[in-house]
Amino acid sequence: MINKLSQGWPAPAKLNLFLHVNGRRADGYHELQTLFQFIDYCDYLDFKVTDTSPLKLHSNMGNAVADSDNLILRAAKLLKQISGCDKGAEIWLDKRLPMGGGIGGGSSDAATTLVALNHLWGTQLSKQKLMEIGLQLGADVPVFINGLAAFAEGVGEELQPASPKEYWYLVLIPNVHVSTAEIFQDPELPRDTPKLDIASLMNGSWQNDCQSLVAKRHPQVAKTLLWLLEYAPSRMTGTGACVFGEFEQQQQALDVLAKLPSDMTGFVAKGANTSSLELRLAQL
Ligand SMILES: C[C@](O)(CO)[C@H](O)COP(=O)(O)OP(=O)(O)OC[C@H]1O[C@@H](n2ccc(N)nc2=O)[C@H](O)[C@@H]1O
Ligand SMILES: Nc1ncnc2c1ncn2[C@@H]1O[C@H](COP(=O)(O)OP(=O)(O)OP(=O)(O)O)[C@@H](O)[C@H]1O
Repeated sequence: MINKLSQGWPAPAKLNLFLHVNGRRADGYHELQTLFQFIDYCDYLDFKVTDTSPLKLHSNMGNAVADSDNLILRAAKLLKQISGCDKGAEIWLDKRLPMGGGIGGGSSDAATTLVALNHLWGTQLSKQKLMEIGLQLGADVPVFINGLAAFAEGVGEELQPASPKEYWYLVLIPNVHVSTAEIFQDPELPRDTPKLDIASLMNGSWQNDCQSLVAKRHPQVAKTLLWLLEYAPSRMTGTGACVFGEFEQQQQALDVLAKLPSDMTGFVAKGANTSSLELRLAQL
C-alpha cells in the first residue's frame, strides 16, 4: 500500500517533439537527433532516509516490474555504490504515467530518485556526475536530471538547451505496449536521416522516424494518430505508443479530449521547458 508522505518529488513525462534516426553504432545503439520537452504530467515519489542501508520501494505498480528491474531501486543502488553512502531509504511511488508509452516514465523516475537522494543523503554529487550515472540506466535519464528542454544528439545524452514553444498537448495512450528495444531492432526501421545542424532542425518540419514503423506494427497506434490528426498537428513521441496533438489553448485540447471515443484514453498537459523536478529543486 502507498502511504504518501507530505510533499512528493515530481517525475515528469517528456515528449520527443521530433525524433530522427541517423544511424546505428557498433554497440547496437542508435545515433539520434531529437528535441525533448517536458510536460506537467508526472509520477510522484516520496523518500524517507533511514540510518541503515536497505532500500525499500512501495508503489501502486502492482507486479508490473520486479524490484530488481525497477529503475528507481537500480538508481538508488547505483548512487549508494558510487558515493559510498551508508544510509538507506524507504521510497514511495505514485505511478501515473503510462508505461511503455514513449513518455519516459521509467527514466524520469530514475532521474528523480538520483536527484532527490543526492540531496537527502547529502552525497553532493554534481549534476554532471548524476547525468553520467543516469546514462548507465537509460539513454533518456540525463535529460530528466538536467531538467531543461533540450536538443539531443548521440544516443540522446549530448544535450543543448532549447526553447520550443510551450504548447498545450492532448496526449493519447493507445492500448498497446511498444518495446523500445524491439523497434530499434526492427529491420524496417529507417536509419538514414541525414544529420542536420540545430538551426535547420528547429526551423524545419518536425517528424518522428519511428512513427510509420510503429503504426504498421501496431494498428491501434495508427488508428489513434489518424483520429487525432483530424483536430491538430500530431505525432508520436519516442518509440510510441503515445501520440500528441498540439494546441494554442488549453480549452481547445480539452474540447477534443471530450470527443474521445470510448475505446481511447488520454490527458491534457502543458509543455514545459523547465521541468517540475527542476522547479522543485529550486524551492529547497
Ligand atoms: C527513443 C527514446 O525514447 C527517445 O527519447 C530514447 O532514446 C529511448 O531511451 P530509453 O528508454 O532510456 O532507452 P534505453 O533503456 O537506454 O534503451 C532501450 C533499448 O532501445 C535501444 N536504443 C535506445 C536508445 C538509442 N539511442 N538507441 C537504441 O538503439 C537499445 O536497443 C536499448 O536496448
Ligand atoms: N519505475 C519504472 N516505471 C516504469 N517502467 C519501469 C520502471 N522501472 C523499470 N521499468 C521498465 O522500463 C520499461 C519502459 O518504461 P517507460 O515507462 O519508461 O517506457 P517509455 O515511456 O516507453 O520510455 P522511453 O520513452 O524512455 O522509451 C517498462 O516496460 C518497465 O519494464
